Amino acid sequence: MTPAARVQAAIDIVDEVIEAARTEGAPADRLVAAYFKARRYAGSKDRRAVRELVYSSIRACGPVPASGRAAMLRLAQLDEGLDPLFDGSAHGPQPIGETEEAAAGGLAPQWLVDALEASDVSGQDAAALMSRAPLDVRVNALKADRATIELPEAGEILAAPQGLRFESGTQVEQWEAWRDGLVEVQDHGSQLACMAAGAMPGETVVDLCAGAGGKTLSLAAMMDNSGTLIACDTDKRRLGNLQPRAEKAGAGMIEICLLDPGKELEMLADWHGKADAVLVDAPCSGTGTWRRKPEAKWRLTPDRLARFTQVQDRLLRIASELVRPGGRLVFVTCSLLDAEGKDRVATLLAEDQEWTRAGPDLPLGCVHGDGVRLSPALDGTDGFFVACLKKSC
Ligand SMILES: C[S@@+](CC[C@H](N)C(=O)[O-])C[C@H]1O[C@@H](n2cnc3c(N)ncnc32)[C@H](O)[C@@H]1O
Repeated sequence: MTPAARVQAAIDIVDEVIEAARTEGAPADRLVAAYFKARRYAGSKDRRAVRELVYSSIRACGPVPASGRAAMLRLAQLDEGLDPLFDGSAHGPQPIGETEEAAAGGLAPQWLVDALEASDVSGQDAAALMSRAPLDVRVNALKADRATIELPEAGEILAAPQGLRFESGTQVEQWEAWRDGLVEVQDHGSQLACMAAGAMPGETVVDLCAGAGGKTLSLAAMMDNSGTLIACDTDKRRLGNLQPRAEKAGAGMIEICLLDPGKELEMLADWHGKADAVLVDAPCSGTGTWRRKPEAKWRLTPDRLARFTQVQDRLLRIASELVRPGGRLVFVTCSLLDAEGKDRVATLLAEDQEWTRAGPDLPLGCVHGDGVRLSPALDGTDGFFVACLKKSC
């Protein structure tokens, strides 16, 4: 592909990203992958360059742009090298019209910038949301140890007990250690959020929103594969990825439970009042993950945000039924919006007197409301809100 053709390819993909944001379609990484699956002629350098243009143009725009071309014109305002590539050459973008307008810059749509600011995220803290995330891994303590594992590259030692950091783009999936389940890719913030659960061998722990099991595998390692660990989710496809991952990680203790939405408590009747800890890694807007998924800022609307907060309240109520007297409820969202963090916990504490705040005591993060906030700017992690509550005996 010529450099100009790469720009046009990125424009076409950003058009799809914009449409997917409107219709709750596929995320940008899947759209990029699908684009190249249909164009086998593109080499690895083309793919890398186009991907870079797609993500840089998304990061460069605040509100949803009118088109992929408007987004690329915004990027061209910041990157002088792009302008001459609008040259009308074969497969390249048409020359820039005299009155043609670039999309607006900024962090995100204004309502979201305001909501972040009201949640104490502005200036450098907000700008860091559009930076690039490094690649963090967790050494799987069921099979290896950070102190002795041999990897193709030496990583930076992180505060989480088995965490290592590598440069963004490190091809971890090509390492033998990854193929053999000795390391898992997991953001440092996510590793720290698991620490908050304080899961110990022999305990009964419910991971209520396990998804594909990123945190479940962490919990199994903390529990040294002993005790009871129930991984639940309502999404069959995500949960379907957990079994092979657990096998690879040597985490034989995990019991998988596909829940029917609306019937969660009924289906978990055996565990009412029995769990030592319940982790609620709740569905959320993902504002804390914009470093990896910058297009998420275009997918969120006030309505969608309100729906997330309702689900979060519901999941907290389900979890509170499962925890035994004296047990722990850990609430996690990868969001920096108070509506999806401290406000949810404040609501539970106000409505239900049997809960009190109990930490979490993490090596990073700042106290925020009745929990801890991890932030890209201060902690170099994805943005998280993590709260740990204790049920009265
Ligand atoms: C933030 S993701 C979980 C990520 C996962 N814990 C990890 O570490 O990879 C939230 C999950 O909640 C699930 N979910 C949504 N509604 C649910 C419900 N009512 N009960 C259980 N899980 C639910 C979603 O399907 C999604 O997989």
